[in-house]
Amino acid sequence: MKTKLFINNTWSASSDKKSFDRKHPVSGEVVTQCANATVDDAVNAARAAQEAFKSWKAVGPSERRRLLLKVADVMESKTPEFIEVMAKEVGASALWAGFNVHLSANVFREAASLATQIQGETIPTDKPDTLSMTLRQPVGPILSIAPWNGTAVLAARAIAYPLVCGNTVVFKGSEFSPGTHALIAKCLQEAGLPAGVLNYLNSSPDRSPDIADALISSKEIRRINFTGSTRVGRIIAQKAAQHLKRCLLELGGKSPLIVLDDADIDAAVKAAVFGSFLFQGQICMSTERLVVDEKIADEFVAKFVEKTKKLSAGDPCVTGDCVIGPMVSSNSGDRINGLLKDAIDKGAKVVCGGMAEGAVMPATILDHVTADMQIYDEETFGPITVVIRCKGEADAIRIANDSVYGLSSGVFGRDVNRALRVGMAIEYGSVHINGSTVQNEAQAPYGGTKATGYGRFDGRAVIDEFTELKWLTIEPFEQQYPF
Ligand SMILES: NC(=O)c1ccc[n+]([C@@H]2O[C@H](COP(=O)([O-])OP(=O)(O)OC[C@H]3O[C@@H](n4cnc5c(N)ncnc54)[C@H](O)[C@@H]3O)[C@@H](O)[C@H]2O)c1
Ligand SMILES: O=S(=O)(O)c1ccc(CO)cc1
Repeated sequence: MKTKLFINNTWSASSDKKSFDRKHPVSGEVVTQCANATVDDAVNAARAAQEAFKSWKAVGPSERRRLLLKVADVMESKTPEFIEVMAKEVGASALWAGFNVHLSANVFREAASLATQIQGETIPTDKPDTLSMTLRQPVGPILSIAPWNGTAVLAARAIAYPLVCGNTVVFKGSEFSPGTHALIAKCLQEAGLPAGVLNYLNSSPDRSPDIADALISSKEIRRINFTGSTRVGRIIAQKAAQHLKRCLLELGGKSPLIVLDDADIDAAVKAAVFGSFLFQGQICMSTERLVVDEKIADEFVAKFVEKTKKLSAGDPCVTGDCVIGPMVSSNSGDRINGLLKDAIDKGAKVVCGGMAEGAVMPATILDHVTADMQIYDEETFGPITVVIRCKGEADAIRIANDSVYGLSSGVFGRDVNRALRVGMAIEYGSVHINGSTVQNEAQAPYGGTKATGYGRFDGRAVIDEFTELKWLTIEPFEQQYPF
């Protein structure tokens, strides 16, 4: 597959005609040849977004809603194409890819529904004969940067919410999924979005820092949203701060599932298997820590291992559908093997699975993990999870909070009041009582605390993220001033 840049409604090669390849993580075959954007291309994209903003900001809510609803329909109609390209580029199972398209269509529909909800309020004023109110106005061109893992949905949310608020977008896709991200831009084009309202760029990793610099420092780009690693998020936040531009950061996670001593163990095991291994654990809200009360830990671990061993593994491009496909790259395997070795050396026990070979790794469970091991709080982002045994409720809370991250979490316990108490005490952006850490609904706010970043996607929170709040008064000509 060959993909181009999409700027001002035109698909084109990069200004220096260079491209880069995305290769299949296991076979090494070239899957996508992608136009490699230059700084000049980025500047052109920002200018196109600025030009388009002049008219898009004035488009009425009904028309914005109609267009976003159309995007949702177009995306759904292309589900087979998404499944094919996501399998090749990121090793996604049909389940993960299909779920992504479903979530993406929901994001566009939810965004569409917000079109008429971008409202201000009237404010009581001490001034006679005066009307005091607030308005929410579009901000301007937004830079949206997305990763490869929730390939469709994370791009969808980075595009749909800024657009419904009347902004235009420069979308910088991931070098791991250029074909999937281009397909999203095609959906918006096919739905009939005006020229320049969405612009799509991709680049090889060596070019990304300069492109990000050029865009963040440009006078056109007004706000930034970034979904990706905490390492790169920190760089983006620093650049944004230098130019005093607000950013929304959705970064790494180490989501805990707490299993209290009165938990329904079978239910907790189902949530643990799903949350740990869907898409090879490469989901920011993947269950990376099982904090299990020592009284029930042996029974929980035995059942968890038994169910995990039954997961089908393979390459969705070769074997048809399977739950555990390859990771995004062989680097992931090397990194996780290092964490695994460190933990084993310090006393952890592999109770299921084992080392990765390149990008291929079996579903792996590591028991008896303790705070001195790197894997205790380092994001693995692969098909491996750890069991940390705790001594009661207070210890579970302490361990869950002993993390630099704060994205998603779950608490299993039959005494719902106690589980709620635990849920209220842990510092995460979302807590699911008797549910998996992996959950997302477009109508609920999504984001984290601490090194997971700040700001929220989804729900009504996006209205604040992507609008300027203005105080407006209408006053009588005749007024008393002190001098
Ligand atoms: N909190 C969330 O909602 C959420 C969702 C999905 C993934 N994530 C996190 O994302 C990470 C995995 O994604 P990834 O490997 O693609 O992350 P990444 O940080 O390497 O890349 C994310 C994006 O940033 C771009 N990028 C990389 N270096 C850059 C630079 N110097 N300047 C500008 N752009 C740059 C990439 O091309 C990509 O588009 C994990 O840590 C995961 O937890 C978070
Ligand atoms: O599975 S992920 O790609 O990490 C993911 C993250 C966030 C959301 C919420 O929009 C959906 C999927």
